[in-house]
Amino acid sequence: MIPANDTVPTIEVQSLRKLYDDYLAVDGVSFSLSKGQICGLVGPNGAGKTTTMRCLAGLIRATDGVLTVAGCRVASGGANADAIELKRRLAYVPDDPPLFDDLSVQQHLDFIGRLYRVDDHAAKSDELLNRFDLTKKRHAGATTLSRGMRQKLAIACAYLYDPDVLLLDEPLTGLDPPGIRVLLASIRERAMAGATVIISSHLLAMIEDVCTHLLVMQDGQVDYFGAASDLRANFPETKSLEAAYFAMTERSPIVTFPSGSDMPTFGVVS
Ligand SMILES: Nc1ncnc2c1ncn2[C@@H]1O[C@H](COP(=O)(O)OP(=O)(O)OP(=O)(O)O)[C@@H](O)[C@H]1O
Repeated sequence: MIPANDTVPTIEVQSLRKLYDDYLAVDGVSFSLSKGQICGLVGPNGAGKTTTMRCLAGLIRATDGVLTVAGCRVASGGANADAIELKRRLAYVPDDPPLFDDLSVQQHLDFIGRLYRVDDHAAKSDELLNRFDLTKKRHAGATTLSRGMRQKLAIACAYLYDPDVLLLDEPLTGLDPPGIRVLLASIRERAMAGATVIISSHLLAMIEDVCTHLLVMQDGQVDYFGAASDLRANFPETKSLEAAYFAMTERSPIVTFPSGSDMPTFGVVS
């Protein structure tokens, strides 16, 4: 374990590569995020977003690279020495969350609460059920839930143990407009309380208000990583982060590396 220290980035990724057999899905991705930052992860289908998140979560093993998440080293190649601690400090919510078919909504939260030894998990569960409009489904079985409800339950389970790092893969999929509003507000609150959040989405316009940072991927590589405000500042004529993103992709984006660092920052060839 790496000692906790607020000056150390919560997520640090250096030269991540992931091969599926001989297919290079992620090719030299580097970025870092600190406490309280919310990073929108965007890019076309097949860009490598989910693969990157799954490597960060330790669900699949990176082929190469140095990954540190919430003070835990996430191994590429050999054994993952901090695997248990990583599970305690991180939550990964996939776009189609695997739930337990035999458990009700309430039983999911009870199970997670006990597994993670959450103090007062019953009260916290009630609060989360209420917040995500699931109270009336408390005793419903997981298989009877709608897609959006499954998504909300998975997010509630993730929130229950207050992870330091939240990786949300397409969390808006299936949510109704009030559900989206609640989710985005809750993400902002989590970040204000010190969590680091990565949220992948094809709908940048929907998430841009909460994003402090943006990571744009294409063909397994980083097209842009940096503060959302920096991207906006590069395109002052644009009125939104999404518009700045489109303006960037319509011009010729390049990635620059400040001297002494392999962390990409943004540069544009006019
Ligand atoms: N298990 C796997 N085996 C082989 N190739 C895979 C595997 N998983 C993903 N890939 C490939 O890796 C590339 C990146 O996939 P990934 O799911 O990370 O993209 P993504 O950016 O999340 O896409 P989307 O926006 O469609 O969800 C794609 O070309 C995909 O076909």
